[in-house]
Amino acid sequence: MGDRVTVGIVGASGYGGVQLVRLLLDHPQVEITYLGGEGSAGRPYTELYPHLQGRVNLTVEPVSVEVIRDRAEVVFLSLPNGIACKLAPQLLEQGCKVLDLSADYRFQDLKTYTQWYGEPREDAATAQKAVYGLPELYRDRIRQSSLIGCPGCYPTASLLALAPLMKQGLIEPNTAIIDAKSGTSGGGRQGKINLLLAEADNSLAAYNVARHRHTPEIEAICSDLAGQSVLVQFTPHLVPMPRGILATVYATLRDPGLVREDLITIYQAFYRHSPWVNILPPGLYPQTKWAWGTNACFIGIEVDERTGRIIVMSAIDNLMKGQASQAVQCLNLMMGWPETMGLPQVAFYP
Ligand SMILES: NC(=O)C1=CN([C@@H]2O[C@H](COP(=O)(O)OP(=O)(O)OC[C@H]3O[C@@H](n4cnc5c(N)ncnc54)[C@H](OP(=O)(O)O)[C@@H]3O)[C@@H](O)[C@H]2O)C=CC1
Ligand SMILES: CC(=O)N[C@@H](CCC(=O)OP(=O)(O)O)C(=O)O
Repeated sequence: MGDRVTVGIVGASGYGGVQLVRLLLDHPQVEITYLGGEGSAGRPYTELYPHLQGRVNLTVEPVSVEVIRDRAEVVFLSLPNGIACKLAPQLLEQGCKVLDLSADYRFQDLKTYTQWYGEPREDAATAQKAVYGLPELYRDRIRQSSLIGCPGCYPTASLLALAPLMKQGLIEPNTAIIDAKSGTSGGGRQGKINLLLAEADNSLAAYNVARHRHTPEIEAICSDLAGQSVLVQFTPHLVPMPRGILATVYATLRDPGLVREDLITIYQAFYRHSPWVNILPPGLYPQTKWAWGTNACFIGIEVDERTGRIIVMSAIDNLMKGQASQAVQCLNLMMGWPETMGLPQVAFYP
């Protein structure tokens, strides 16, 4: 174990936390040395997750910057929004590298954060240093950074579908419509009424229509890629399955002469150095199940020549590429390790 990088996870009792534990237990270069939490503090981790008997011998501890600093070189913060922004500045000051899975460091412009999340912030200087943790778009910046604002789950699926179109100016401004569906683990390991089996099972509904917090996040990155201000229409839906996101994106092509095969070639070229993005051949559309338990994103592309629209379907596992495994992908980059290190490649299927 000697030379392994020591890692702490704050928010270890949650769904993001337990994915990180699973991934990091199998990662060849790290050792988990600290698990932190609030309500679960004081409890042996295997009491919370008995399936980890014999694999984890740690007790969840109350959050203390000093203890974390003494124990861990790298810290994952997998906490509700509004907590990481209080911890990260202190952890960075103590020399830790920080990967935040919440929304706190996804925005460099804290005015937008406050407008959508309602919390005034006092850490503008720290937020300025954060890099948006979508490796396929910001790989080089992630390599140089000590603070990563890991993307939301819907933004990950949506942005991977939209990025080539935005970067290369292939669609009419502000025509992108994102129709996205998520499994219930997207809501975290909490007792929320809409996540109860009796509410969610055998049912399908949109929520937070025209006001979901992931809208400004998607727009900020699209604007960065397009070099001009971009608006998108984003509608999320809750689907009765434990994990997975399918985002179907519609947009009007600037050049109606482009056919499906042209666009597939453009996407393949855009993602040629991205081992986790799979561009599907003509006529093949992705299923969320293909990504289960992996860091993969599957993208299918179609063109409707009658309407002049491109339709891009993007499937990920919300807890993996949408959250924990993407954070580990970022850690790999920050440490100079191969981007695929320690991450499961093939889904458990069916
Ligand atoms: N679920 C998903 O698909 C995705 C989630 N995210 C984001 O990742 C973050 C974690 O999500 P998720 O794992 O689903 O959430 P969960 O609700 O499953 O877990 C939240 C964790 O936060 C801990 N916690 C809450 N308050 C405090 C506090 N004051 N101090 C210390 N620990 C605290 C809880 O610990 P305890 O039990 O000890 O109180 C728990 O471990 C969130 O910001 C979420 O928005 C991002 C992408 C996808
Ligand atoms: C199904 C479900 O409830 N999904 C969550 C998305 C979780 C996530 O990524 O949220 P953060 O941006 O807060 O990290 C939601 O819509 O709020």
